[in-house]
Amino acid sequence: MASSSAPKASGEEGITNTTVAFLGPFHSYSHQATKIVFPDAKWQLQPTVTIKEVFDRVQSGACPYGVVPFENSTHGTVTFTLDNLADRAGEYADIVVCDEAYLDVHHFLLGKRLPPSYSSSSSPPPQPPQQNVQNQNQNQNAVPPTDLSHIRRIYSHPQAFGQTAAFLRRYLPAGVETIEVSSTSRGAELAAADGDGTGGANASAAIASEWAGRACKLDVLARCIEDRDDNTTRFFVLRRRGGREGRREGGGEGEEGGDVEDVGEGDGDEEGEGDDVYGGQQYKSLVSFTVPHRRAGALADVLDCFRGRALNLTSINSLPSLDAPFQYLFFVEFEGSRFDDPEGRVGGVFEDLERVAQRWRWLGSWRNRRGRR
Ligand SMILES: O=C(O)C(=O)C[C@]1(C(=O)O)C=C[C@@H](O)C=C1
Repeated sequence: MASSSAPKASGEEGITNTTVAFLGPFHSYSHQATKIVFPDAKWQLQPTVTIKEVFDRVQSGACPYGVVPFENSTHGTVTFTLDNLADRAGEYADIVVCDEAYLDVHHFLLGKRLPPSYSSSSSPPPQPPQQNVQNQNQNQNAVPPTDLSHIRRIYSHPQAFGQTAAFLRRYLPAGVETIEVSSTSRGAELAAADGDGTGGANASAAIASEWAGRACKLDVLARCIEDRDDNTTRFFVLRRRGGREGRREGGGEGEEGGDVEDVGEGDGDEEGEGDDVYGGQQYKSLVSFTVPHRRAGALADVLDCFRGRALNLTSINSLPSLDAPFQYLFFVEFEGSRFDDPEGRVGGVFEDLERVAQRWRWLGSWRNRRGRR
């Protein structure tokens, strides 16, 4: 299920508040990811209704940690998380990313099986011609369903709909309503509550994990329906800057005296370790910035700062800055840590950003849990 080794959350010594916020309800993928990072029984995992609420609880100190989905290998960035990291209303000044986790995501179509008395036909529903199937399901494990003709609506999180688009296009009868809800496990709850228990001809289904299906006592209508069998979601662990319980593991104080070093245990068993001389590849960092909108080459100038310091970029995103229409806030993730920076490359790029960007912000440094692929 999980594709990363179980990292131990750092900064645990002396911690008294042992709560961790995640997007619930229980049995969501966020819950699974949270259990990877915080496996010990001492952690009390607190489900929230929205991703924003995870940010709120970490910022307010109600929870020392929060876990949020950041990006999916098939469907891309989780915009709800990026929106909050953008922090355009200035609500999350103290939030930083301190770790990451990868989860292999296998979606199930869950509902009530159609009893034989209702079944109009035992053959599979008609399929569109092959050439009309774009983004064709590459997942060899996907088992075509037998009869889904009773399904009228499907609940799920927008990301899960995006990750199963080819399957839905191919196997779902026309006219089925897709209803976006706050999480996949919430979708499973709603499908279970909708059903009359008989699997009648006006049934609801959900796209969620097998775990959520079991918890909600739903039948498996189709398994592993993700469009790609390498479907993976990367999660960020959030914490508040300056937590007294923080611990540094090498590296200087930086200008944020009191910041915590949250980059894992350094036990040397992570993938990708040991093959980068200066160690920057073992870590990642995230910054956001804006550039002077009207100056030609302004974005290229900022990116050039990273090239100049030989810092490899691992992701880039943008959102409307809301400063003015069609101006953007950029996010760049790169290999390197502000806390383990023996050659001063990361510190150096921060000085460069100070000169070149309009405004910028460091959003965290953490241990790379996957290494280069
Ligand atoms: O809905 C869930 O179960 C979540 O945890 C959210 C989420 C996401 O936002 O990407 C997490 C993993 C999957 O990619 C699908 C949904």
